[in-house]
Amino acid sequence: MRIDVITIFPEYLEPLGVSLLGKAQERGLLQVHVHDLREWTTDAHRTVDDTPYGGGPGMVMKPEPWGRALDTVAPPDAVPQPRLIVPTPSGRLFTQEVAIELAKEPWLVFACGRYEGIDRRVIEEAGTRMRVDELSIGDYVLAGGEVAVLVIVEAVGRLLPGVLGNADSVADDSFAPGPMANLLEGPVYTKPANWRGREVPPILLSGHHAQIARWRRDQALRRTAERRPDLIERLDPALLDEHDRAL
Ligand SMILES: Nc1ccc2ncsc2c1
Repeated sequence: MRIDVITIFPEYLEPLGVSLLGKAQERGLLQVHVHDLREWTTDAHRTVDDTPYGGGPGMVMKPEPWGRALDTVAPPDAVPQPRLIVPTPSGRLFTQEVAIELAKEPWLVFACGRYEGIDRRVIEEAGTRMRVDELSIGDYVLAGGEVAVLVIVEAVGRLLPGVLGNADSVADDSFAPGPMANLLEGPVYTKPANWRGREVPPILLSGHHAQIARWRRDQALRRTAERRPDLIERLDPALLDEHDRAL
């Protein structure tokens, strides 16, 4: 997968070169190219924003630099065209389902907005030649899209074949399809068996794998019911056995 990121803060994306994603790049599983939007400005001050038409607070990102940047990073004659991802609080919610969908794409371009956002005509014009998805990572205030790009690229990158050492890790994800689908992960333990007088639950030391799996599912169901009742509502009843329903 190729990923291009256009931003006025390229240094914000340096974590994409670290750890899991850094190793994936070294192994050729992922190519990440970060571009400074100011490269496509034409004035001495390298201006990327201006006051909003209609008045109001803050500044809006100018369309001209974005138009030139997208023409260079994603040339109109490129085949196939990339998917353009625009992180924004007014976007569709980014979920594991969306991550799985994006992980199937060969080429993603991310446009990081700042200030009050990007001139709407940039998204409309790009939409005439590539699929554009405006995605939100949640309902809270951020200063721009860069942090969201880090979240989205990590969630997508770890799903790429070969990136995670143990394929099971993806299968065991909280939100991966399967018996633990849409459940929060339960508590985890490692050595020592007794730490500051606190014992590991004996079932986990029993070697009874079926009972351990049952205990883990119970813990996941309980934690999900306590912390995310909205996810319980969305569970497919067909996936709940009578033991689950008795909890
Ligand atoms: N403030 C805010 C909240 C969510 C979000 N998602 C992508 S950019 C963004 C910005």
